[in-house]
Amino acid sequence: MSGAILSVRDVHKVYGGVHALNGLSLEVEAGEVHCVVGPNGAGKSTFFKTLIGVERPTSGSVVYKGQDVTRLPAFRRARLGLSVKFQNISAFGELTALQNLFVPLRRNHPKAAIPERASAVLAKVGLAGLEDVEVRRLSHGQQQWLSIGLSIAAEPDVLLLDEPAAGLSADETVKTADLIRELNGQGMTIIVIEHDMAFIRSLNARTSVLHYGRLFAQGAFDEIAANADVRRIYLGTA
Ligand SMILES: Nc1ncnc2c1ncn2[C@@H]1O[C@H](COP(=O)(O)OP(=O)(O)OP(=O)(O)O)[C@@H](O)[C@H]1O
Repeated sequence: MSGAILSVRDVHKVYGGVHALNGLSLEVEAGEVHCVVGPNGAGKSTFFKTLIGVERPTSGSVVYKGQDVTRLPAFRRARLGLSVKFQNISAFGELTALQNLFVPLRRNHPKAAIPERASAVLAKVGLAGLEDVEVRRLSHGQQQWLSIGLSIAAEPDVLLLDEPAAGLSADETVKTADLIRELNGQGMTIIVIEHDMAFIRSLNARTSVLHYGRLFAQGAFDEIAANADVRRIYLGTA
């Protein structure tokens, strides 16, 4: 029908009396970087949780690679190639960068092959040569990239990034945008949920704006940035 790898269809999520998602329909195309923005309370986190399976919609469906995964728990979706990098660092601080990668690599690789594979993943996220450094000694940016490395170790088809630029320096932010473009260039579909508009601008990708739990606008970043209605909701007058 379309090139969508992941879609939500008429999803509602009600918490008590709050409609966090209110009929959200959104499609992510295979091979794209897709940014999701919106004012506070727009439903971005709820959308994210619904995609990965830590929240079930009150109604509506989530379809991944043509399969209805609405009722599938998060770990089953992960096995189908849907990976997530949360905002918080997911690595063990007392272990080295390489040791951390044993956890996600163990499932699909024999033990003897893991060190080489782990080094390759570290190189991919810009951490070559830091294999034996304890994670707590890495910079905040390096820890974030290691978290991305942990999320891509199993070579997912879709990577969801929750505020990947949070707390990063300007230089680290640029490197993170480069990393996202590089991973996408290798064929990974990447969904970015982010507050930092400068970062979204630098990604220059298709962007969806959520507002009151619905899709409010969608288009190239420049179109979104120039959209008067989008500007209005960010100023809180719509
Ligand atoms: N577990 C919950 N219980 C009750 N209400 C919730 C819960 N999670 C979210 N909400 C409400 O649902 C709405 C959407 O929240 P959500 O966190 O998805 O928005 P958001 O766009 O991620 O916001 P922010 O940018 O502030 O993180 C908000 O009104 C929020 O208060």
